[in-house]
Amino acid sequence: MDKNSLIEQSKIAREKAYVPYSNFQVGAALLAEDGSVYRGCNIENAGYSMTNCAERTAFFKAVSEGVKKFKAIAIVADTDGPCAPCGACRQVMAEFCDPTMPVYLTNLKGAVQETTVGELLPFAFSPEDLK
Ligand SMILES: O=c1ccn([C@H]2C[C@H](O)[C@@H](CO)O2)c(=O)[nH]1
Ligand SMILES: [Zn+2]
Repeated sequence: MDKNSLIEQSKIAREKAYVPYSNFQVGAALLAEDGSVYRGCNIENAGYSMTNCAERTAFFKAVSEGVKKFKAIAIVADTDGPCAPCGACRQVMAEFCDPTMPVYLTNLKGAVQETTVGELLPFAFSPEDLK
């Protein structure tokens, strides 16, 4: 799947966002090594801190199905600039992805900023540190 198709998948994911508190919809589309795509949206909760971000929803869906190797992720929200992932999502990306893996930060206006997992979380605490 190419970059633009993955970004389109993230927009489909965003439509499913459960956001009664923030009204801020986020979508993510995670491309696995086998070509499958895991879509994720943010899921809020009346206990605000229980909220799960779109990116982590996508990762947790994939990992819970036994899929742990990934090629790219696209993230979208209705932001002015490209939508950046929060720190918790960056840490989850660092757990499962090579630092060189592409991350497409996008918005509904068509902005696309291409970065990598390593650029988003330099000097990460990673599984290597526990060896
Ligand atoms: O990386 C992020 C950052 C925030 N959100 C969601 C969480 C919450 O529902 C809303 C406002 O923070 O945006 C995400 O989905 N991904
Ligand atoms: Zn997040």
